[in-house]
Amino acid sequence: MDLLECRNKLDVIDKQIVKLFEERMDICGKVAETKIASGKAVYDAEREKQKLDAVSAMADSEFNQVAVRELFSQMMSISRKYQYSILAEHGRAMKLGFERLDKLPVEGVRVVHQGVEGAYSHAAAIQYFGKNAEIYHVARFEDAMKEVQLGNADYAVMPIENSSAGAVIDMYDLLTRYDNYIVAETFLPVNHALLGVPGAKLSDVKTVFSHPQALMQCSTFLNDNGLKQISVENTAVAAKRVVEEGDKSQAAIASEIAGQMYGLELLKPSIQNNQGNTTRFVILANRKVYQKDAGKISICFELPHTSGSLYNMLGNFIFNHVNMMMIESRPIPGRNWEYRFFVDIEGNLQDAGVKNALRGIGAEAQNFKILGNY
Ligand SMILES: C=C(O[C@@H]1C=C(C(=O)O)C=C[C@H]1O)C(=O)O
Repeated sequence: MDLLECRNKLDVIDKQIVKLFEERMDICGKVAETKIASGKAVYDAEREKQKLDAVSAMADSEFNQVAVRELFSQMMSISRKYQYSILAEHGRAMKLGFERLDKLPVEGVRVVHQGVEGAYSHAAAIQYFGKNAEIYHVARFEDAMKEVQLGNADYAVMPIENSSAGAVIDMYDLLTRYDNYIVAETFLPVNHALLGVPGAKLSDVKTVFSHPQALMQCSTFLNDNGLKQISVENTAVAAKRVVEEGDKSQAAIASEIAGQMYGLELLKPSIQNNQGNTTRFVILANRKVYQKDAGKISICFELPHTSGSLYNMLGNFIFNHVNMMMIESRPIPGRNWEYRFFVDIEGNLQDAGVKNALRGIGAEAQNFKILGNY
């Protein structure tokens, strides 16, 4: 057989496959209708397992057994997505429990951040809520989460991602453990300065204090100058410590504003590796609300440790034309080598495609949570 002959034969076979595929999907539509009537869930893991075992056993070669398994697992995933869309058409869309607001209330609110006055979180809070908001601080990220959950603060302003150092991992874990939701975000340009005690010169400095993220973001400068690094809670604490100890060999990495607040000398401005360095802060509230023009959704979910599970889950976005913006994975505490995934997608909780994709993930993944739409 030459190439042309082979291709002609493939065309005939493919035509049959498409016809059979469409017949199969038609029946899946009928299955969805029975499920609407009976209230049975779309996803039936046991039935799918039996089906995969049965069809792969029908193939002869080992290669084809694996291939048929893959092919059918894809087909069943497509079938489920189709079924979810039929359920949605019949008004059986998943209840998300989020309230839509015209505008987030920002007048007369209480806002909490982690760290001390002059920390970048403080600057982000002022950037979003303005100088007149009632802004206060607590020692740890978790304390800020609690303040919001208990209603002592209306909002918390927390760093979640830096353009050069990546995710602020503590935040991801806290978002799953507390019933707080992301209602907005703000981007703060971060300029790190090296700050010393009055009268010190750059050549005097041997040890530098700062938050681990800031140290990481200035690694080139620190390594080039052979400086010893010590991690502290935040950049403002570093500035305070340098002032209090009054030792010329010690410096802090913090904002120039923190330097002015604590009376430190600017030894070198803008020492970060990346000059466009920016931190993304999220605004958290203890209510499931979103603004009507919100365009980004953050979710998290856990998956079984099986091949293709993430691929299948992300298929929910592909088939609903939802654009994925970010994915991050974090180990699940106490379950070695199993991961929780954090995904940001474009869209609003009102969009039909978004609702459909979230329904699929909600039904098929474990511990699914919508972290917010903002
Ligand atoms: C079609 C069904 O719904 C889902 C899709 C399946 C399929 O496409 O074969 C199998 C099981 C379910 O997860 C069904 O329940 O039979």
